[in-house]
Amino acid sequence: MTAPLLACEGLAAERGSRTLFTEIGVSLAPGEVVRLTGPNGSGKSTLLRILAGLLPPSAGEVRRNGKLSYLGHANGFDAQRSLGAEFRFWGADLAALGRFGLSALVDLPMRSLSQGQQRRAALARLAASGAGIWLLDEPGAGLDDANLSNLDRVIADHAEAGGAALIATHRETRFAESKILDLGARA
Ligand SMILES: Nc1ncnc2c1ncn2[C@@H]1O[C@H](COP(=O)(O)OP(=O)(O)OP(=O)(O)O)[C@@H](O)[C@H]1O
Repeated sequence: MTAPLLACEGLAAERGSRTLFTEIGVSLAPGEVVRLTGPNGSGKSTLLRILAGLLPPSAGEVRRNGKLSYLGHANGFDAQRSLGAEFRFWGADLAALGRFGLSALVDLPMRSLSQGQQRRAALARLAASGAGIWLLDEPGAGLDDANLSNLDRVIADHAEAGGAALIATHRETRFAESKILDLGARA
């Protein structure tokens, strides 16, 4: 059996004095896309941050096998730098901009890009990261229908190429998900 790119077991998280979840176990094999669902406040972002290594769990452990890219609600760009300079800063190949229809904007400062264009730039940077594991928090926020379809194709291609992804989203998606992890169903 192929080793998972990411696996966790017995994960628990507390925020303030509240237990958000306990006993979470999930594993992502190459080619697997898992959708993370649950109502507002159920802990989706918290779980993604724990899996990315940005927050410690209150119990359990995470095993990562290979490079990981995390995309949260914030895109993490410097507003003053141009799109091209940001890509060079992150070591991302400018060619990835083409897939998201952004090539013509390469010399513009990030602050002059629309919200949707900035999200597309973050997704282009993700696609150029070469990471096998993608942890995505509402990646389609602010995208129009055409760009949502493009995003779903990019995710499907990532899985096809042997990557894995865990994606928190409230919307219906068109990529082939192998399972759903529902934090709401556990409450
Ligand atoms: N830094 C923090 N300190 C204390 N509590 C926090 C902190 N960050 C989040 N929380 C709380 O943890 C709970 C889970 O938040 P989280 O953002 O993980 O939920 P979510 O499922 O991603 O929600 P949404 O669907 O609204 O994005 C919420 O009740 C939130 O108020």
